[in-house]
Amino acid sequence: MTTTGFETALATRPEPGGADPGSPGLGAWDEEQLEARLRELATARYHDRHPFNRRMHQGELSPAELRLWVANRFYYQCNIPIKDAHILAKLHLPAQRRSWLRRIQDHDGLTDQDGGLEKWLRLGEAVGLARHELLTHRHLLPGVRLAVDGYVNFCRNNDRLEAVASSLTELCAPSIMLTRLETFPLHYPWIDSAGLSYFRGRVPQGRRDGSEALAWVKEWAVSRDQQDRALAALSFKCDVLWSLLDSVQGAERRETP
Ligand SMILES: O=C(O)c1cc(C(=O)O)c2c(n1)C(=O)C(=O)c1cc(C(=O)O)[nH]c1-2
Repeated sequence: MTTTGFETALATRPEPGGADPGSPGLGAWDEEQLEARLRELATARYHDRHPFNRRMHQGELSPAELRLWVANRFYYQCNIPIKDAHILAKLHLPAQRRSWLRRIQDHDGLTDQDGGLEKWLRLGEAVGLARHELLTHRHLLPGVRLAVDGYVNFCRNNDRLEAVASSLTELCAPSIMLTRLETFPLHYPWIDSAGLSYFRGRVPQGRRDGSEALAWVKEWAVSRDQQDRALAALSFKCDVLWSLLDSVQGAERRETP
């Protein structure tokens, strides 16, 4: 990428409350150590270990349980582009904004027919949920709403480092998508495989997004305080994903769509 004077000036502008770039201070890790800690945290706390996801991947969910998950995850899907718009507004460089804008387009599409939200609606239809059931959020559980709104507000209220670091669960997302692509046809053959296209699309998108966010976090988190804040943001996001599944798991015994 050719760097313009404009970009250089903006890139070197310190973040409010942040350390000057290039002055790590005492106790700071180098980039390799920071990456290792971020990956270790993401792997240890990721929601692929949640009992609901384990049961999903082992083929133990009933159609009603799968429908409840799909309906509730739609609220997460709808809010991802909104939290990404908050992050977009915190980025100083045109190249960074161009890049982050792609994430919004991945979910919203360039037309009504080609985005992730549309693909999730098709997943809904494949498991037996009408579009209007998802679009009206009629099956949304209160705990899922709180977890997802918490994620959006976290990205709205914190700086670009914490907001971008909270997306780093995506380092683990491609692998969970591959697990679903492998296990759904085996355990849930009643789901039309065309309905799984959301998962297919997220494998390359998640790899690209995860490595981009990781590179930025390593560049921005220079001091130990910044590095600790990046880790805390990632930990918070692991809690968001975990709480979402806690709610779905807790509710399924009481009520299903
Ligand atoms: O199904 C999943 O397990 C899963 C996990 C995650 C994640 O790890 O954050 C995301 C997604 N899916 C996903 O589809 C998605 O678009 C997405 C965006 C983000 C993010 O934080 O910006 N995470 C995720």
